[in-house]
Amino acid sequence: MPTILDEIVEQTARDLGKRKKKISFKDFESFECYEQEARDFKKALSSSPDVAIIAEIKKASPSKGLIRKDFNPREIAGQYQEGGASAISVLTDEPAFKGKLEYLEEASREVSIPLLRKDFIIDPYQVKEAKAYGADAVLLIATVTEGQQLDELLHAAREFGVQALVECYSENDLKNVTFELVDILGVNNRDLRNFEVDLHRGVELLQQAPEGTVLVSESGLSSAENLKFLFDEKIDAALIGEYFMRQPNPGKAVSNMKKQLQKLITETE
Ligand SMILES: O=C(O)c1ccccc1NCC(=O)[C@H](O)[C@H](O)COP(=O)(O)O
Repeated sequence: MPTILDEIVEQTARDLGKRKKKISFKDFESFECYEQEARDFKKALSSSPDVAIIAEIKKASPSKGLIRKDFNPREIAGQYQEGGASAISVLTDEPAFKGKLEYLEEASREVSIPLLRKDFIIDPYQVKEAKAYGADAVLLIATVTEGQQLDELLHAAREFGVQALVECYSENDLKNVTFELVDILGVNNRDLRNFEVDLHRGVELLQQAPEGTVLVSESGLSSAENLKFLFDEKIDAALIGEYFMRQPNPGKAVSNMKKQLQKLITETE
């Protein structure tokens, strides 16, 4: 049975054809952000003394529908930076997440911390597009881009000057990753067949990566206790969307979570 991911990727492939007719591959080079020097996403994640937070700008999701009505991506990006997020993830997929590439561009003008384009990338066109709209990194999902296609996208990322966070869902995905080309690995804790979240399974998979890989736990995280668990398991970063987006001031929620994490770490030292 097809998963939600299969459906989203099919839709992405259909939309891509239309987008390519509107803006050519070459056209991206004239975008203002294209010339912008990339901010170092990997360094931002690996230099946090505890667990780096990648705070996500996420208006809606297939599992939860509309998450935030009062949605101003530029303001949220500013709040996230002020709250101490190490990086920001911006969902740009429109059909399933009500995202927009323009949200990425707006965030890029507002903040100095690195930005991740979170989308369903299957073609080098989308990697160059990400750069043109202000991304410093792109998410590449191993499940949807196995073997050679994933390597091709990783090479495209290098060519266009963006870093790549490779996301896996399973042990089988991990087997298909060429780790010589990958230095940031994410595992999505959400099972896409039933949307259930399992942090422990996610951490077990992350710990199979070669030493030196920057490790990111993604999805279903909502508390300082979750982050403390990641800290104890030597995970570098956490990608958090829904929890922050449901708070009145998402940036304050980041800062509170960081303070609570520090408290939990001090208590057990
Ligand atoms: O969020 C979903 O429902 C979803 C469904 C299918 C594919 C991807 C999905 N989410 C993308 C993400 O990976 C999350 O937005 C991200 O990891 C943050 O997760 P959360 O903190 O649970 O919002």
